[in-house]
Amino acid sequence: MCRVCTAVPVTGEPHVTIGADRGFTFDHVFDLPTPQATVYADCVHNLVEGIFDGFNATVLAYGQTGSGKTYSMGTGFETATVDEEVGIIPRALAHVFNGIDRRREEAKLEGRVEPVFDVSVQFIELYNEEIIDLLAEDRGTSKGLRIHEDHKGEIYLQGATAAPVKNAHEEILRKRGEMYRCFIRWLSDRGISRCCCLVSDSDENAAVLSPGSSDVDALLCD
Ligand SMILES: Nc1ncnc2c1ncn2[C@@H]1O[C@H](COP(=O)(O)OP(=O)(O)OP(=O)(O)O)[C@@H](O)[C@H]1O
Repeated sequence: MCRVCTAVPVTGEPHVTIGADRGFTFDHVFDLPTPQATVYADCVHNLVEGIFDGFNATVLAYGQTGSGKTYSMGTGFETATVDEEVGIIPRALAHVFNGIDRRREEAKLEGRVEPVFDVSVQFIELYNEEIIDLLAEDRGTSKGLRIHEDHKGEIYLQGATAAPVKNAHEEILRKRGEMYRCFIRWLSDRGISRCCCLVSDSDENAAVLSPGSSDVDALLCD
């Protein structure tokens, strides 16, 4: 028997109905040839800008296997060698550090106190409900990390390595990239690849940028 399984309104509204009654609204749909820069500009750029105003941000890739999560996040074994193919995580890192440089430069030109930023990254892998610290010297000992909630209701990972980074080209990110690619290969041999990158940006001179907010997190998740 033939029946309609997916329907979109002819009016062009951003809505799709799956089956008889499961409706979903969306902001954007991108076709396969859409440039990575367009995906970043439409979906991620404002989130990263927002962290400078004290907003936390999360980018979560979700979908069936082979649908392009790793490609879009830019963390796969086949990491982009050409600029057009660079994905969300490396773009976001460059964006954060360019944003820091720009704000410091603007403050200097306007005779204001230059804001100071501390940026650190964590790379966490979630596999079979186990959290693994990809930045730990000995990954074996990183097992058993626990998720906690602090008194403000914010979620944090106790004991996960947080590596301070000063720019998007730093050694730890390069090493992380190599490590990540090895790990992706190891995981894909086992039929799974899932990872998170948590960029934490805490400015010591918070009042200059955004009164009352000194710690923000960008969570980028494949
Ligand atoms: N927009 C795209 N343009 C070109 N190639 C793409 C695109 N999206 C995905 N691919 C390619 O499709 C293949 C599968 O994509 P990818 O590995 O990102 O999927 P995935 O959703 O992460 O899969 P899994 O859940 O199995 O990890 C890869 O070879 C990737 O390079």
